[in-house]
Amino acid sequence: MILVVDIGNTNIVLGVYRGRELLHHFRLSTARQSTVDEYGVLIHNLFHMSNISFKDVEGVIISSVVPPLVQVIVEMCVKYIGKDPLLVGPGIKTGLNLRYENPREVGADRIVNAVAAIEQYKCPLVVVDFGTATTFDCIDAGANYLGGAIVPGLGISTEALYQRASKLPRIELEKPKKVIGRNTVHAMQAGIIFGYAGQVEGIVRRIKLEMNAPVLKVIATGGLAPLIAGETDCIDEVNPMLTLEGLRIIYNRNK
Ligand SMILES: Nc1ncnc2c1ncn2[C@@H]1O[C@H](COP(=O)(O)OP(=O)(O)O)[C@@H](O)[C@H]1O
Ligand SMILES: CC(C)(COP(=O)(O)O)[C@@H](O)C(=O)NCCC(=O)O
Ligand SMILES: [K+]
Repeated sequence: MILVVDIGNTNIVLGVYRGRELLHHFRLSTARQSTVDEYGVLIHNLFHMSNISFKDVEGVIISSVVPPLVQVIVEMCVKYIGKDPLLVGPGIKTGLNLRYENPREVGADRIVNAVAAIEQYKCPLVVVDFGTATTFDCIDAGANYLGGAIVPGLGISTEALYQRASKLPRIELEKPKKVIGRNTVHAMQAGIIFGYAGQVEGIVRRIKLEMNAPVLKVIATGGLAPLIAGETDCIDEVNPMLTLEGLRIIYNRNK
């Protein structure tokens, strides 16, 4: 078995693979102040509840976009699982040709998503990851990673309305029945959900023009992908496990 770990700004997602099969996956909140031992207990308990054991883990791979948590999770792996994890970053073989000005700057999660998408779908393609931030990653017909766009995530956007406008409440991220809201909550939900779908359509349209690729597969992932994919036909497929798959693939390329 291998353990794959994706440390995002909101959630840490863990996956346990046997070969190509994802046996279990777990989602923790990203708690920047939690300790090595706290994560050890949490993950140990999740394993125990799933009838799996740290002893069966032959290797661990981690991608992180939260630098202060990397060392904590690495030490947790060494102390409790007894394995030195691979870290997605400089020096690791991803097989991806990065056309970013400074390849070290690209978020590890974006690299991992691109690797998984290239393996599973036909290029050219775009990956949209609805996380804390929403990222668009463009891959051309030759499987080169071109870059993309970063926009505020759905959660951040919704939170900003609540934080900055006294009379706007905190709302559920839920699709309203109509775009013309007749109360504050429905008006906010309409703006956020339908506005976000429109934003995705607009960015994808511009990407297609700039890449000169009228036919381009668009894959969505991340916690909130299904919500937006239901509101636009510019997303061809939702693949919730894309990041975990990418980590499994990169692990195997570095064995
Ligand atoms: N399975 C899910 N169902 C509904 N919402 C989810 C799910 N997973 C994550 N979310 C929400 O999606 C948002 C982004 O989470 P996630 O995709 O894990 O972001 P990140 O990769 O930045 O940590 C968060 O608000 C989270 O609560
Ligand atoms: C854009 C991100 C914040 C997305 O992170 P997430 O929403 O998955 O937590 C992350 O990929 C990141 O910090 N990237 C570095 C900047 C870049 O990719 O150019
Ligand atoms: K992510």
